[in-house]
Amino acid sequence: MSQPLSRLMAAAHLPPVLPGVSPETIPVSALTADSRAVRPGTLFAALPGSHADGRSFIAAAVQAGACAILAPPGTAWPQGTPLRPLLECENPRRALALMAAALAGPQPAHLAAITGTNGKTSTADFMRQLWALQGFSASAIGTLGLTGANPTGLRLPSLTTPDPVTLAQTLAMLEQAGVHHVALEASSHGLEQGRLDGLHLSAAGFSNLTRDHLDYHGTLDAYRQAKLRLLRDILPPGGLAAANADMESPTLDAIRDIAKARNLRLRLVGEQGDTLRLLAHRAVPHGQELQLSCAGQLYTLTLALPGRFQADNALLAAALAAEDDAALSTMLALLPSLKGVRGRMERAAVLPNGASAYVDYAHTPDALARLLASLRPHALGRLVVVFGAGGDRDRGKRPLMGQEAAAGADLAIITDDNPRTENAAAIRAAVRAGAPDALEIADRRSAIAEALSLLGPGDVLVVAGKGHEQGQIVGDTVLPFDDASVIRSLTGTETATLNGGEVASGHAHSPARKETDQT
Ligand SMILES: CC(=O)N[C@H]1[C@@H](OP(=O)(O)OP(=O)(O)OC[C@H]2O[C@@H](n3ccc(=O)[nH]c3=O)[C@H](O)[C@@H]2O)O[C@H](CO)[C@@H](O)[C@@H]1O[C@H](C)C(=O)N[C@@H](C)C(=O)N[C@H](CCC(=O)O)C(=O)O
Ligand SMILES: Nc1ncnc2c1ncn2[C@@H]1O[C@H](COP(=O)(O)OP(=O)(O)OP(=O)(O)O)[C@@H](O)[C@H]1O
Ligand SMILES: N[C@H](CCC[C@H](N)C(=O)O)C(=O)O
Ligand SMILES: [Mg+2]
Repeated sequence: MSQPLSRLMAAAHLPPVLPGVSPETIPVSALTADSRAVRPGTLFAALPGSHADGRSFIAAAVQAGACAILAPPGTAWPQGTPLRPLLECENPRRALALMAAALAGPQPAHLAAITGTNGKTSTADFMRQLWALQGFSASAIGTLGLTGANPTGLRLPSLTTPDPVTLAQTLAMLEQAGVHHVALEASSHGLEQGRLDGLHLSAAGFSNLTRDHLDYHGTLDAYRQAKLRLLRDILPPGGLAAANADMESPTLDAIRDIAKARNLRLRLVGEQGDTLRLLAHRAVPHGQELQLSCAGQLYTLTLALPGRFQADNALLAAALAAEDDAALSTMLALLPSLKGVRGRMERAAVLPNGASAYVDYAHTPDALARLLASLRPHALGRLVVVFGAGGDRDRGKRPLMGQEAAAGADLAIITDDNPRTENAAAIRAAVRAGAPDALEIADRRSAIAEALSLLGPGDVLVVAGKGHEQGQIVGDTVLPFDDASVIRSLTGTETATLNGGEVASGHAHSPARKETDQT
C-alpha cells in the first residue's frame, strides 16, 4: 500500500511545500535507510551513521528507483544524479520513524515499552505472560526476537530494538493479525537513534540505570538522557509510566520530574515503591516468597522464579500490565504463574552429586553482583562463576565486572564472551585487573568443563554473559555455542534435565534451539 509523499511529510511534521514538486502526486510504497533495499517507489533516508554516511549512497538509491530522499540539512545533491524531491530536516531519524508508522498503519492498542540497563527482556516477557494468562493474544519484541503470539510468522533481525521501519511494519502486521497486546524493549541505542519515535505507546517502564554502553554514549549522563527519552519524548502525555523506586536517585528524580511535567500516571514499585511496595522477600527452594502492599492491602505470594531481581521485574510488569488501579490485584494473583525466561537464571542441570549449574545473561557489573547475591542462598557449598566481557563494547565495565565476580563468588573463572574484533587475551586481562585471583581459561567450553569438575555436593555454578545466545562471535564469524547445551552435554544430563529446571519448566528447549517462540 502506498501513500502520497505529502501525507508522510505531514506525519513527520515537515513543511508541506517542496520547491518545484507537488508531493501529493508522488506515491511512496516503502521506506528504508539502506540504499541496498531501495526499489522503485521507495523513499530513501540518507542518514549519517557511526560507520558509514548514508548521504554517500543517494546516487545509488536514485539509480535503484528512489522516489524521494530524506536527509539532514545542507545535503549536497550528487553531481550527475537525476533530481528527486529532497526533504531536509534537522532530525531525519525521527522523521523516518514517524513516516514509517504512518505508512505501516495502526499499531496494537496495548503497546508497552520497557527501558533500563538490565531487566528489559525479562519484564517484557513477564508482561506478555500476564496478558496471555488473561486470555489475550500477546507478543514481546526484543533481544529474544518476536516471542509469544506470532500469527504472522514474522522473524526479526538480531537487534534488541529493531530499526523503525521493521518495527512499524511488525507492529502493524501483528495488530492486523489480532495481536492487540505487545511489550517491547527500548534499548538506549534504539532510543538515541529514534527507532521508537513512531510508536503510539500506552505504557512505558524503566527498570534501572547502572553502567553499560559507555563506548556508545560517552558518559553515564548521556546514557541516562537517552533512556529518559522514552518517558520524555515518546510516551504520550497522560500515559501510564512505571519505574523501580529503588534505582539510583538522579534517574528516579528525573523520572518523577518528567512524569509531573507531562502528567504521566507514574507507578513506583519495589522496596521504596508506592503502587506496589515490596515489604519482605525470602528465597525458597523453588523461587521466592514476597510480601507486598498495594492500595492498603497486604499480599503474600510465591514467585516460581529464583533471583531477587526477578521480583523487581515481575512487579514492574504487573504495574505496566494493569491499565487501571482495579486491575493491580488481578496481576498480583497471576504472578505465581509466571515462568522463567530463557537464559535468565535458568537452571541448566543438576549434577548427580546435587550441585546445580545455572545459565544467566548478566553482562554488566550490577547484573553480576545481583546474580551472585541471588544465587548465594541456593549455594549450601561454594558459588562458582564462569564469565567474560564482550569485545567492541564498553571497556570500562571489564574490571568492574571482575571486581563483582571476585566479591560475589567463591571462585571466578574468566573466559571469552564474544571477543568480536578485539584481542580476546586483552579483554580477559582487563577483566582480570578487577579479579586478580580468578582462574583464566580462554576457551569457554574448557572453562565450563573445569568449573563443573570442581563442583562438590551443594555447590552452585553460574555461567554468565551469554544467556540465550547461540554463538561465540570471533571476528566476523559466529561459532555455534550455547552455554546450557554445553553444560548438559558435559554433565550427561541431556534428557534428565530437559523440562526439569526451576526456571525452565514448561519451556522444553532442545539444547541448540534458537529461542524465538516460547509460548
Ligand atoms: C551503533 C548502532 O547502533 N548502529 C545501528 C545504526 O547503524 P548506523 O546508522 O550507525 O549505520 P552505518 O553502518 O554507520 O551506516 C549509515 C547509514 O548508511 C546506510 N548504508 C550503508 C551501506 C550501504 O551500502 N548503503 C547504505 O544506505 C546504512 O543503512 C545506514 O542507514 O542503525 C542501523 C539500522 O537501524 C542498525 O542496524 C545499527 O546497529 C548495529 C548493527 C549494532 O550492532 N547495534 C547495536 C550496538 C545495538 O543497537 N544494540 C542495541 C542493544 C544494546 C543493549 O544491549 O542494550 C539494540 O537495540 O540491539
Ligand atoms: N531488574 C534487574 N536488575 C538488575 N539485574 C537484572 C535485572 N533483571 C535482570 N538482571 C540481570 O541482567 C541479565 C539480563 O536480563 P534481561 O535480559 O532481562 O535484561 P535486558 O535489559 O533485556 O538486557 P539487554 O540490554 O542485553 O537486552 C539477567 O540475566 C540478570 O543477570
Ligand atoms: N545486548 C548486549 C548483549 C551483551 C552480551 C554479551 N554476551 C556480549 O557480547 O557482550 C550488547 O550487545 O552489549
Ligand atoms: Mg534484552
